[in-house]
Amino acid sequence: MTSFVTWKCTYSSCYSRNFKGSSIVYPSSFAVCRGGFSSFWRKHRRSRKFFKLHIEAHFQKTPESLDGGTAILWFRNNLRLSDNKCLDLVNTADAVLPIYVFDKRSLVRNRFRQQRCGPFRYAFVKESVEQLQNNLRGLFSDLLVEVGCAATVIRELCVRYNVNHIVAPKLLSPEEQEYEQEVLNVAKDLNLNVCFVWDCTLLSFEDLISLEYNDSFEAFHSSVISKGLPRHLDVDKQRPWIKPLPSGFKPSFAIPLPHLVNDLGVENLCTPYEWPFPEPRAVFHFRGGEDSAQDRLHDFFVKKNGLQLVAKLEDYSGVMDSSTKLSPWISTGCLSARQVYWEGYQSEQVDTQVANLWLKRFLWRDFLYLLCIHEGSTVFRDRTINQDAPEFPLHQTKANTYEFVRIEALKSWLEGRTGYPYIDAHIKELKTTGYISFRGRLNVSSFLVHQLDGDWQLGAEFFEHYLIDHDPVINWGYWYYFFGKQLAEKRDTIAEANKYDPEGFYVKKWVNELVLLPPPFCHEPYLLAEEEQSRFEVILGKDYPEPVLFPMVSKEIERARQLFSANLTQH
Ligand SMILES: Cc1cc2nc3c(=O)[nH]c(=O)nc-3n(C[C@H](O)[C@H](O)[C@H](O)COP(=O)(O)OP(=O)(O)OC[C@H]3O[C@@H](n4cnc5c(N)ncnc54)[C@H](O)[C@@H]3O)c2cc1C
Repeated sequence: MTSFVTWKCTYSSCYSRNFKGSSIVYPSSFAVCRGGFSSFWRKHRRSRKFFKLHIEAHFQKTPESLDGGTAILWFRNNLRLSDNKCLDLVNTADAVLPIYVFDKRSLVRNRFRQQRCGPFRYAFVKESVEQLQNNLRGLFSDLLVEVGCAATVIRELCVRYNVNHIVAPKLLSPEEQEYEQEVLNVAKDLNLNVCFVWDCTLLSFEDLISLEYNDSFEAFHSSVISKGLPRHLDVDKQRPWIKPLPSGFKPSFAIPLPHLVNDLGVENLCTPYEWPFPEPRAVFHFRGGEDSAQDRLHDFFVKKNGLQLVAKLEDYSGVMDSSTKLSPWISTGCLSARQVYWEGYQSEQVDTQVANLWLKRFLWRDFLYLLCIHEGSTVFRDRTINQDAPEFPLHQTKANTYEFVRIEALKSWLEGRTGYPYIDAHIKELKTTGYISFRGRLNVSSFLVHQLDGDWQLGAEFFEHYLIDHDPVINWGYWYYFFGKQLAEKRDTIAEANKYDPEGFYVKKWVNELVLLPPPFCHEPYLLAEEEQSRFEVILGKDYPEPVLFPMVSKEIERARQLFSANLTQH
């Protein structure tokens, strides 16, 4: 059988393919020569027709079956057995070797000198891998877990077990594409079939790219609805099964998974919290793995009829059922988007209006994937840093006072001491637990970019390190879409804080210094007069920072004081 597909990655927004035996032949220089392809792509990138033909042709070649032989199933962000398209495909081979590779390159440092993938995410992934391994063993198979570069591991295994096919999910971030490219090179050397399967969105690849893309989520959503999508959406409900391991493979029961700190070099894992973090203030204790994912899915949608709660709670920060809290499992692929849709949208108890609103939100994922398909690696910053470059802040200079103030302001954002409790509380929650609500993410990102004049890419890198549910396409897509393209509206932090945390419970949970402050001062402590600061035991600049933004006009102080007196009379 011919090798049917090759995705090439370059640092310009492009996709190229190289079909052995295909009648459409692209000059091979497109694939190997970055400059060549980039200029070609730049010339044609405006042509939607070209783009669609190009992508569609690629996927039409995805086979339904592998026709026997031995296949490697390279698990990546699809750490589940149920409803897994890669698993369906490899089950058409005669023998299957499932593998997972911890690639240390995901731990390279970002501009904050932090590892790109942070401890929350890494520990969650490790738990998920462990559960997957146990589940595979329950099916008389196994999961070979290695540390290193996937291409090197795969090369060795292909030779040792006489492998014919490599199957893995298709990912879009530049790093992941680079890893794919390395595997493709190995496959080319050894003359193997490689298949990257699209399995990360709710809509199928064909449906997704058939939708018009023009920067507007509303237009995208309308076209989804007008086309009657998502259609033919079946979740594979049959009990998972897998073909036997290749002969000669010795199960790895006795080999423990790599240790996060000693073998993988994950930093900051135990400081200050042990994993799984016993942080009592965490809104939800996320445990990695498909079984935990299924438990939450069932608990939220079926037992709690959660979508009705979502409609009422409007994504309040720090509230467990104000949203599904499924994102870490969806991002690691412990759940497929189809399973979530099936359980949520199709749940009979839910009223259609509520379900439609929820579906609209869920479709943001697909929209951002489409954005990434169209805009390619422009969405992502080139995050490979020069290790000799000065540590962030990069351009700190006392001579330039404005720049200095700005950098101090950015630092205060990163450390959760902006003097704006609603922002500080979210940053502290994120740094302590790896999760904050969607509303929290919107507010802190808008504060960074609109109020502090910060670089959106720094924000994305910061999120990338801390988020337990980090999905490069969603995180970078969001920052790029709203701030890179300047489509986001400035958010009124104080108004949102007063609306969604009227009593200040959330901010006081994370910013303990403010525990005695009544509303509205708990959201605007800078409005306190000196003798009030002593009364409430919050001295600004000592117990809690002065605001990074500039002095309030007296009108606002007067407004807050009136609100405060009104509150006192009411109680
Ligand atoms: C700056 C920024 C960065 C973000 N980075 C990520 C990220 O790295 N990974 C991630 O999964 N989500 C990200 N989101 C989207 C969103 O904040 C989270 O998906 C959501 O808060 C997760 O909580 P939940 O599972 O309870 O979501 P729910 O509200 O219950 O939604 C269910 C699922 O729908 C999807 N979803 C919901 N809202 C969005 C959205 N706005 N965009 C895309 N998908 C959505 C998620 O998969 C989510 O799990 C980001 C949002 C912003 C503003």
